[in-house]
Amino acid sequence: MTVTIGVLAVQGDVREHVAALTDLGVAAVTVRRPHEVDAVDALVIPGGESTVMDKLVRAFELQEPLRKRIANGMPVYGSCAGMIMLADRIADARPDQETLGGIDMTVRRNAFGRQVDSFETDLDYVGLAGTVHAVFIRAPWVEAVGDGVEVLARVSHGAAAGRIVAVRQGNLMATSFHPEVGDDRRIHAEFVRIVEQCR
Ligand SMILES: NC(=O)CC[C@H](N)C(=O)O
Repeated sequence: MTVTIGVLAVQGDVREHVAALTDLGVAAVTVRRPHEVDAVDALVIPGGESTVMDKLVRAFELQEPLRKRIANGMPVYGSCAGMIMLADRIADARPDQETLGGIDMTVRRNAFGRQVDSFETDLDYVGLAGTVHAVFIRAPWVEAVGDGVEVLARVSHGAAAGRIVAVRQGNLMATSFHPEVGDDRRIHAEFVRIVEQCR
């Protein structure tokens, strides 16, 4: 049986992730209502704006069901704002900003600064041969991780060299960058592998 992966569809670049998953032969569906949370094997949280996404997640009564499934081991991949949603801590959160949590890490929003709001760079990524061309759009970086978190990628050069931009903890995976942009599907494939392993 193929896996069904949901894409959280309250805000952000939902369509691109559905397309990336579909390219990999996965059944991809949007998740917008509480009952839809239970209908998927795994979830992708797209990029967008984490403060808005958090508000909508709470307004649509998705926070509790999502936290429950994360606690029960559902695989989740978060990109950019989705990474922020999976962080246990935000360094510079808005006063009322909450996350779903799950990954023992502290993220800093818009960390790369104004001059380089958006940039692209090639990264080494644990488990993948060659480099990954990574697109960053007002991206967070991971400022600190707990012992259970595996670092999958860091920026390799420039002012932000050494900054953590991809992590995994158990069934949760997060990247600061946007692999749904472009046609390299290896990052989504890595997530699908996690999903298949845990079935
Ligand atoms: N591309 C993105 O997802 C940007 C994230 C956004 N800066 C935030 O704080 O949520």
